[in-house]
Amino acid sequence: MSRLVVVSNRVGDPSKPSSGGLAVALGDALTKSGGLWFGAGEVVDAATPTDQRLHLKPLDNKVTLATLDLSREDYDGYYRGYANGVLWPVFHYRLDLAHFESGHLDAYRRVNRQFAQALASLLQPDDIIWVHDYHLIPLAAELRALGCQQRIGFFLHIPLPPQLILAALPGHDWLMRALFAYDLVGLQSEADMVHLRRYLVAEAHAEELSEHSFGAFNRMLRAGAFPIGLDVDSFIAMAEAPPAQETLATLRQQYAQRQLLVGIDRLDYSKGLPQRMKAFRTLLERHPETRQQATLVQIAAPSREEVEAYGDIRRELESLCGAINGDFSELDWTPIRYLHKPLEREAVPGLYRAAKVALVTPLRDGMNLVAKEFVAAQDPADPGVLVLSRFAGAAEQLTEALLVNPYDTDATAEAILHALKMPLEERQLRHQRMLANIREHDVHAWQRRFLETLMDVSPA
Ligand SMILES: O=P(O)(O)OC[C@H]1O[C@H](O[C@H]2O[C@H](CO)[C@@H](O)[C@H](O)[C@H]2O)[C@H](O)[C@@H](O)[C@@H]1O
Ligand SMILES: O=c1ccn([C@@H]2O[C@H](COP(=O)(O)OP(=O)(O)O)[C@@H](O)[C@H]2O)c(=O)[nH]1
Repeated sequence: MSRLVVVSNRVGDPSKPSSGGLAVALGDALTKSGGLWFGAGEVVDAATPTDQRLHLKPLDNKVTLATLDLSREDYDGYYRGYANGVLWPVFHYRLDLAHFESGHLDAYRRVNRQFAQALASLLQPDDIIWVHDYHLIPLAAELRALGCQQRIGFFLHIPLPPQLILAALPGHDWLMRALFAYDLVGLQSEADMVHLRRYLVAEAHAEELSEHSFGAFNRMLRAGAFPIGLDVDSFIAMAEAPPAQETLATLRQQYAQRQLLVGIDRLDYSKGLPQRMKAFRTLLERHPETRQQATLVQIAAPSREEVEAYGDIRRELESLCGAINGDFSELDWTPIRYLHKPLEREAVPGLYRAAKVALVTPLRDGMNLVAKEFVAAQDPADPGVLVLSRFAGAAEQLTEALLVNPYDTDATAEAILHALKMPLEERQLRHQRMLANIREHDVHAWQRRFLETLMDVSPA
């Protein structure tokens, strides 16, 4: 049987709280199948010889972790400068936040080449290679240039923006052409697939060979929507384990007289946190009966703090939370408990379960696993309600959530009120349907579907 080689920028311990959804999902997926997981290692001195930068470490008996150390200059240019200073904002429709600098693009190309060189030395002829996310779009082209003929698939965890937004990215033609070195490209949602199709036909002049295959540059590209899921059983097991149960017991005791709402996000401008706070403020203003009752626990895990836009969003969020607490708090009640630190993974399900309502309101999000985790963590007999942005990839599957437009403050406030007042029967029905959906489309089904489709494609 072929070995699975997964490549992603972030690798490692999926139990680390701030890892984000990608590392969590890949950790879960790889634990079942076994294989090699390759990604970025430490930042080291530029003088460190290449042969001392690659490290191999068995994670458990089935997964080996391979990491490549990078110099400070390369890592900054590639991760902070290009991946998170250009691709992340553009792909989340935020051209206004993108800082284009040619040096960063050079570092992005250099690091992708270094990754390819180090990875090529570890590959076996019948490996199946699965590359993840925007940090590594040109990796297959670099591997092909080194003569690698293995099947290579690519999965984009973030949204793919509409044609004209993508076309505003300097060098978009080079970047998108690099996708043709893959045998299969996976996206999170059908909406992303519509954008890809339109881009390929209009900008790359690709021939649409079928709904999911495109011809251009003398190659054929297959692409499709493969929405990522959870390891539902292990998440439920984590919800029942002592750390989550202890968190649940503490929160239940503390909030016995209140209605708890929860938000758990990386502190990222794509997550719509200021808009969420404005909607919560509107709720308190317009519906005084919610005062002294509704309490929002907002975890905002520090993320990519070396990127300027992340500092700005922190200041904006903290000013909004401070003003709401200043205006509405009473001696015995504070409306928002804002935590600027990650919550350890084992405690996360306890917080979800203690909450009556989850606010998952990104302005744009590839998937958003928090939405799915909240559903998985609920007690089916008395489940909480999910208020979900229609602009999260997860909204294509979780149609029984209360779907909102996060830019519409008033409507979001009304949806929160609806969630707080929803009768038990309606909560149960909505939860039942969403749980069935996330069970059917779990992380294992995601991995299976993607890899089976990749195996069906004739290799390069
Ligand atoms: O690695 P970081 O820079 O700390 O960021 C964490 C991850 O954020 C992004 O996650 C995306 O993938 C999730 C799983 O598919 C998805 O649910 C979410 O909507 C995406 O934003 C990023 O794409 C990852 O590469 C990062 O590791
Ligand atoms: O303080 C935190 C914040 C987030 N997470 C986890 O990080 C992941 C976030 O993934 P999501 O897809 O929602 O968004 P991303 O951060 O990847 O954009 C989820 O598994 C969360 O439970 C966590 O464990 N602790």
